[in-house]
Amino acid sequence: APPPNLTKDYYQKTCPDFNKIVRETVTPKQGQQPTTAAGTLRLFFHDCFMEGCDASVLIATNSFNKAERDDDLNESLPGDAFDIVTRIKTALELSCPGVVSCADILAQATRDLVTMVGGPFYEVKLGRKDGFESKAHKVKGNLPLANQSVPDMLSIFKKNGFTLKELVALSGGHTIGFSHCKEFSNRIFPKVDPELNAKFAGVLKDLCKNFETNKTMAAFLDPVTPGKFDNMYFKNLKRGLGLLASDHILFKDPSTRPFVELYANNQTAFFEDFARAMEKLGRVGVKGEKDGEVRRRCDHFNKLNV
Ligand code: HEM
Ligand SMILES: [Ca+2]
Ligand SMILES: [Ca+2]
Repeated sequence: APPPNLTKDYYQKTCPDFNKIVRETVTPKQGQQPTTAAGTLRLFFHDCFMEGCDASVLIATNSFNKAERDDDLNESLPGDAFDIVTRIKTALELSCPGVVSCADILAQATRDLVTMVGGPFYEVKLGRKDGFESKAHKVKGNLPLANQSVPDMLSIFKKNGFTLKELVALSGGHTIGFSHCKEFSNRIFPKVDPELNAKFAGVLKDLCKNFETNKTMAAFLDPVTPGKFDNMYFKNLKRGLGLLASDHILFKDPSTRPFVELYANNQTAFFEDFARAMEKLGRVGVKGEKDGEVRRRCDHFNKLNV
């Protein structure tokens, strides 16, 4: 089916309080659980790169289907991110039942949360429908990994219509949130990567010393301003404070370094490019009436697919 035309006012008549309900649900949640913003941004990214922005990542596994969210690559998506979507859906179902898709909820909540923690405001166009498929075995190869080269990551971004510059801008999402030790343990054990800032490496070695038994240990992706959406992530990369190998490599690789320099020196340029790239991310693979539905519950298809 051809992609639907998304519009800013899609719910103006059918759910006039949509914007308000999302905002008023997200605000207290982020206040109580400050990790919600980062978790939700990552959830949205993983949704859009798998079958498009269609809420496929929200589907729960059942006896007949192992869903995307239970693939290894998604296992670290935090409960708070799923929870915010559920809360918004519950509030919307009271006010305008059966109208707003889970895919639109995730897109709008992500924007509100990014803006709330200091990031740029951008317009979210609406009218996505929720997809009919969510398969764990399809995740591999569609999401980037922390140990990949720039060309490998680029091939995944290219499949979704993004340029190298947009890959760098979107990686700026790592200005907030956490990573578990196993994602960067090979940079500190058995030997410290000499390109990692030595003081930072010391902190990480201590934090992660028992990571194989204590799998919950996690470090801030941006150790300087972890809760604030800003361009510190890019400044960090120049100082050996990039946590993941995939972060550090953006500074090391001559093809991406100029973009890192640009964003490190100019937050306005970063915000502008990040905002445009997020609008574009929200259009990846969107579904319309023909190939999607408005789910009653975000974690279940309306019809059991057996
Ligand atoms: C460029 C390739 C990328 C790679 C290799 C990558 C990899 C990762 C890894 C390994 C983590 C840590 C997960 C954990 O241990 O819990 C992470 C976290 C995160 N990623 Fe990415 N990522 C990439 C791009 C992106 C993009 C494009 C966005 C969004 C625009 C994004 C947003 C986030 C956020 C916000 C977190 C923190 C999540 C939290 O605190 O719960 N990442 N990423
Ligand atoms: Ca999806
Ligand atoms: Ca930051």
